Amino acid sequence: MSDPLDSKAVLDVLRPVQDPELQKSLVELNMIRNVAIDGDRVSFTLVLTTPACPLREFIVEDCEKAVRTLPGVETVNIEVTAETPQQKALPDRQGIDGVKNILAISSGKGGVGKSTVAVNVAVALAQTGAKVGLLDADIYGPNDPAMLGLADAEVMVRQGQNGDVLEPAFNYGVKLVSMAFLIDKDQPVIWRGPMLNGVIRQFLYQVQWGELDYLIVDMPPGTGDAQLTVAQAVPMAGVAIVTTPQTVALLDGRKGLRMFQQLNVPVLGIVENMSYFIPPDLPDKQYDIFGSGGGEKTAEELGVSLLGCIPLEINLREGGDSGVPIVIGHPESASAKALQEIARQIAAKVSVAALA
Ligand SMILES: Nc1ncnc2c1ncn2[C@@H]1O[C@H](COP(=O)(O)OP(=O)(O)OP(=O)(O)O)[C@@H](O)[C@H]1O
Repeated sequence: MSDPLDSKAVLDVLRPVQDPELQKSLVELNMIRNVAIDGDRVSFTLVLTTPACPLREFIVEDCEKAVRTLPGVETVNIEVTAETPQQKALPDRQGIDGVKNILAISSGKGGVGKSTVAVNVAVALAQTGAKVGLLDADIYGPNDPAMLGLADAEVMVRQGQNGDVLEPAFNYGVKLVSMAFLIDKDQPVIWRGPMLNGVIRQFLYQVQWGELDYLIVDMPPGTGDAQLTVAQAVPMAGVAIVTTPQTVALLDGRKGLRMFQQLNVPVLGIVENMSYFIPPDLPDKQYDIFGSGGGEKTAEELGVSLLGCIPLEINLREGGDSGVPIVIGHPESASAKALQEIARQIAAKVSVAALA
């Protein structure tokens, strides 16, 4: 005997259908809504982020094919609509007490300078007088502590009103939590067996963040579970996507951007890193090592802002290695100025969005 035709059966059969670009389930991405059954007729709404989605026809076809595998289905009616992130409701998301704005810095691909941007933007915001926290969500390759001069920091777990809470480390005006503080150490049970999802939720909710204007989440590269966990747990003020001018990094960045749009997180814009190289001994020269204008072109194509372009600079890498962020160590350098301007743009966009 076959299962009854109900909306659960329809969602179950649609669950393996993926967004071809994000390679994530349409059901998981909340793109399938209003499933209705009327006799042998199944109808539902497919919600896209943009009506001009280039993959629209493929997605519709895949959905129809999947639903037709259910016994008893004669007609499949799919209404395709588009919804901007602002229009979407924010169900089930729980803010963090005392934290005003939660932002993410993400990238489609590893090694494009995402942590460098996250750390320097955090410090630059703190330099303007804001209260700032940084959550290193790169659970398996955490390097924010080293970049923030906190490689040897010890963090404390305290008894809070609602269970144990972690006290963040602090440097250059920024509070930091990272898995780097907790691995290879004898920690209480709550931090053991770190399922990624659970650890990230603990980093959000079981940390004594106190009053913060900005909590910046440094995501691991890619479009994985950490992004899903954070975006589905807390209401986010926005995300900045870091890319380099190379085509592959740009393509991957584009994928990351779409994922956040789909998850209802406003995309604040793109940061292009390693945009050009100025030789220290020839400061009037500029070399576009990885090509030029990629970030600008992608931002334009996708209808998002270019938040800034950061040059390739030896001081920037050295600052990361030595734990003195360039906005502290060499505030006059071209890359520090670019990072300060990016921080300013991010703050401006967040306050404009908050007024909307
Ligand atoms: N504009 C730049 N100029 C010089 N060096 C840079 C620049 N941006 C990043 N780097 C260096 O490149 C390396 C990778 O940067 P970073 O760790 O920030 O990248 P990531 O995208 O966070 O990497 P991961 O994928 O490991 O998370 C670091 O050594 C960093 O100091």
